[in-house]
Amino acid sequence: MRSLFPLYSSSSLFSNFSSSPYNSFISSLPLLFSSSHFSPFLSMAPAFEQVPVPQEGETGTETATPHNTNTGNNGGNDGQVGYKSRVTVVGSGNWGSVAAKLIASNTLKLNSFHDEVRMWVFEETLLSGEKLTDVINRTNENVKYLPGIKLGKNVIADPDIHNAVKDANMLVFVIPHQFMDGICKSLIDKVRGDAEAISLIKGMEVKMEGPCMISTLISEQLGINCSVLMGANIANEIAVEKFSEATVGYRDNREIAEQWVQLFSTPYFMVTPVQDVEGVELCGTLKNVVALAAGFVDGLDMGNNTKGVSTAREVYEVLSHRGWLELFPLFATVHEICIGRLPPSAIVEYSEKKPRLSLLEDSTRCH
Ligand SMILES: NC(=O)C1=CN([C@@H]2O[C@H](COP(=O)(O)OP(=O)(O)OC[C@H]3O[C@@H](n4cnc5c(N)ncnc54)[C@H](O)[C@@H]3O)[C@@H](O)[C@H]2O)C=CC1
Ligand SMILES: O=C(CO)COP(=O)(O)O
Repeated sequence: MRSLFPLYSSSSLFSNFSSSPYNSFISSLPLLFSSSHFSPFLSMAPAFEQVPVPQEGETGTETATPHNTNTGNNGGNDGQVGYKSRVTVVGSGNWGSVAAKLIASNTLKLNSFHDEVRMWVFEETLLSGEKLTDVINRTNENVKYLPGIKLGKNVIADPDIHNAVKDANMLVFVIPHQFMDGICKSLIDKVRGDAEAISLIKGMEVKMEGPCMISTLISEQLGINCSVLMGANIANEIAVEKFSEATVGYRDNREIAEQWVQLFSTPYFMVTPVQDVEGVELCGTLKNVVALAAGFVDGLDMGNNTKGVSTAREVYEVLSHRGWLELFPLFATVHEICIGRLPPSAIVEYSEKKPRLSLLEDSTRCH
């Protein structure tokens, strides 16, 4: 599992994870199979390319082209010379605030974006009696969810979700997944027809009819394209500019992927695009299932060897039950070697197994 989720994050559940021989073996695999030592998600993903990170003082392209071809509210800017994209972050928790900080540092450098980054805040009254939104706009700090970190003066907190999204053509969704169904319903016909979305949300909407990926929920309810950004990321560490990496999963528009990469990339946050929304989103989501199993093992004080075995077995059984093993050939091969089902030489044949993404088609439709 370490090969898929090496920087394990939620509550530091994978601390000291590489101490067993099993995990030492596993942890060496990304170096063999990934195209970048810092791209764990890519060890099981299709082709990718690096996009240049915006540098201090650098400007982007002069004009940004509107994205979706949907008709609808488009803010009236389509096709105009000098058109600039507007970004709104829907969510202002721990990760939402860090996402706004990253993006705000880049919109100042990229000519194709308005400087201002609007951040929708689920309004709360603080113990001081002040509204959270007012405090964020006065101090430039989210004192509740990201205290001590300046977001950038160009981050504007807005408690009115409809006002926050109405002019944006780039929407970043980053709220706990359980609120997304309601948020999407409230945004129907309120977002621009040409808006592009990206989801940073880990998890799935599980309905009686079956699971629905969050990117699918957004796309289907709002009628807009949705990419994803996932990684083994701890918001607080990225906030203090410790190095981390993430993957943008995009569907078919490479230009959109490049814009998302430019918006999020900093020298301490390396972002790589991969043309696979579901694969990237599943990696991010399943990682947290593994986190729970690892946390249980920690709580029971069973040790790192048990953690490596139990978490890998959990994931293997879930994938096997769903008939998805062929979609995760690296993980499946390594696990089967580790449990003695395959000889170590099987790893050589791994690269010949291609993920069959068509298997996922049924699971990416919301019912
Ligand atoms: N915190 C992290 O390090 C990372 C978080 N994520 C993902 O990002 C997403 C957001 O997580 P965080 O920013 O950490 O959340 P958080 O737990 O810090 O914040 C929760 C947010 O939800 C808002 N909220 C509360 N009730 C609400 C309601 N009824 N409707 C709408 N919003 C409501 C709160 O005001 C707050 O802004 C999650 O899907 C998480 O898995 C992904 C990577 C890293
Ligand atoms: O995935 C995460 C860190 O990588 C955090 O997810 P949660 O905030 O849902 O625990």
